[in-house]
Amino acid sequence: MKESGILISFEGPDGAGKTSVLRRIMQRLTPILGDRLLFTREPGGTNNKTAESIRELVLNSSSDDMDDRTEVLLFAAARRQHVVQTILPALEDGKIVITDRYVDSSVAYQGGGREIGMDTVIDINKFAIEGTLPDYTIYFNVRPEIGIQRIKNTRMNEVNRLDEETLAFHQRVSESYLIIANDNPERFKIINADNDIDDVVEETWQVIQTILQTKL
Ligand SMILES: Nc1ncnc2c1ncn2[C@@H]1O[C@H](COP(=O)(O)OP(=O)(O)O)[C@@H](O)[C@H]1O
Ligand SMILES: Cc1cn([C@H]2C[C@H](O)[C@@H](COP(=O)(O)OP(=O)(O)O)O2)c(=O)[nH]c1=O
Repeated sequence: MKESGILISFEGPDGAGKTSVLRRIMQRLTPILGDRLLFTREPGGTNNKTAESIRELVLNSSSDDMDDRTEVLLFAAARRQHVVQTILPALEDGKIVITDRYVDSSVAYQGGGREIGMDTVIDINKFAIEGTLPDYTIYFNVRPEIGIQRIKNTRMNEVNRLDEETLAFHQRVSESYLIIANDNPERFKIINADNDIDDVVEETWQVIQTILQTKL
């Protein structure tokens, strides 16, 4: 059961710029919202030892023997822990919770990217989240080849197991996200993430302001 807060997820393919933009959005939101704001991320989560341990396991390049279905279950397990320990208590407290990735990541990456099937992954995640869906999802729409190039150019020291996948994998991820967005037009707000980072920040800020004006 979700109480009086607002849950906003940020989603997108690798290299879309989510994390960089979120950092700048948080700098603007923190002085306005103070303690009402909780920032968290997946896999893992703020103040969440168990979910962070699963993160380490599932993203580590040395987990190269991991079965695809094990991967689905681990992301869902981390999410379960994140929902009960971090997200729900904050929402019950009336907080604005912003999470860098949530359930749509599994549907796009494992359902589409790994070709397990989007519906199968949705069903598994229903067990984990028990109805806690985001109120809004801000989707960073980047062409996969641009996202991958950005990571190659600037982030080679932080590449994770999923960044290492092929362009075809990332194309399936991106196509799957667009299917989810199309199925959830009220929830999804789409940002053009091919643009220069300053423009992406401004577009995101406009969307966030509109959400907060409607909801607060
Ligand atoms: N709009 C942009 N244009 C060019 N480079 C960008 C842009 N947004 C982010 N980057 C760079 O691309 C890399 C990946 O960005 P990051 O924010 O980590 O993406 P994500 O969290 O979506 O995977 C970083 O090195 C970042 O500086
Ligand atoms: C939450 C989640 C993430 N992922 C992937 C997406 C990313 O490649 C990786 C998260 O790594 P992270 O380093 O947090 O990357 P990013 O800045 O792109 O969010 O895990 C899934 O495949 N399924 C999931 O359910």
